[in-house]
Amino acid sequence: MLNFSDKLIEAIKKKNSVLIAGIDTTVENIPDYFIRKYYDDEKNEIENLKYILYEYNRRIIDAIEENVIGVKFQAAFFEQYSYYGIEVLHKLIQYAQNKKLIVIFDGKRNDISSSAKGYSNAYIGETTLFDKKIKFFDCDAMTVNPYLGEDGIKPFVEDCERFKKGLFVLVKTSNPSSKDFQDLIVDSKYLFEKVAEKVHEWGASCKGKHGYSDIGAVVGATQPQAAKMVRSILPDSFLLIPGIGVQGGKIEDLKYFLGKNKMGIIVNSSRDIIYAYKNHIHSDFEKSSFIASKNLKESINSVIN
Ligand SMILES: O=C(O)c1cc(=O)[nH]c(=O)n1[C@@H]1O[C@H](COP(=O)(O)O)[C@@H](O)[C@H]1O
Repeated sequence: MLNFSDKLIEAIKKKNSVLIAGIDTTVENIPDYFIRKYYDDEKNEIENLKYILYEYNRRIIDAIEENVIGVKFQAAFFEQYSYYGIEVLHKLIQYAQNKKLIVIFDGKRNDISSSAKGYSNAYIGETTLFDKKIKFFDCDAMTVNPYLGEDGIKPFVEDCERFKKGLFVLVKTSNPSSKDFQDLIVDSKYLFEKVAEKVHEWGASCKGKHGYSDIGAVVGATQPQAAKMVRSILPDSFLLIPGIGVQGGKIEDLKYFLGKNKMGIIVNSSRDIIYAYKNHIHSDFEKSSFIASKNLKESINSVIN
């Protein structure tokens, strides 16, 4: 079985893309005509929610699959619909896996080690149930928050080693308030540099055949200066880069995020892809998302290749 980093590299080569689509859909942003067409008065609200949320995202995945290497599911957008949303998330994860897309669960999870182990079991590892071991979500990778320190991260790293999965540790996030804690100076370094040093340490034992580690970092596209510093600490870890487009990150700056052999980045875009219909690219939402993802893929390639 391939290491996560090798799986990423092979997908990038095959599709000539580093783009990940963020599936961050809320029902109120689904086009009216789609809701009108599929809303069934014979069913209750919850049955309509489950059908419409699944069907919209499924069609987006179909429309964009040739332009992206994978999808990132942001847990919040599903959790807001309680366990009905989680059921849809589970079905969509399986749908994307069947299409051989790389699936990233973005829940930014963490806790003390015993609780962190539960999160890891659920999303990248396996859960013991009576005398069986079950891989419930079985995603390729997940995002984690490093705030609790090493013992809260180790359960995830161990599952990455065991099941050839990947991790993206928040190092320098895309939001304006990332400076509040991440830019604090500790021992004459930024705190985010200290976290990057830890990511380097945690990732040393899980490297693939291309020399990249399976333990990566999240660095926002809005943070090109930080990216240069992170790269000097983490030359061979994948960076998951959110924040292009709506949040102000510039595609031209992605060159500062590249690692060893001009590789090692995956770039997420959510709203610009899933709600591309709002930009009137095409009257059809699927075609709009296809065109938006194709254009994004090509613009990113023109900067990094
Ligand atoms: O871990 C993330 O994915 C993440 C980290 C970060 O620093 N900034 C950030 O925007 N994200 C996520 O990336 C996505 C960005 O969405 P768009 O701004 O719509 O492309 C959302 O799912 C965010 O939760």
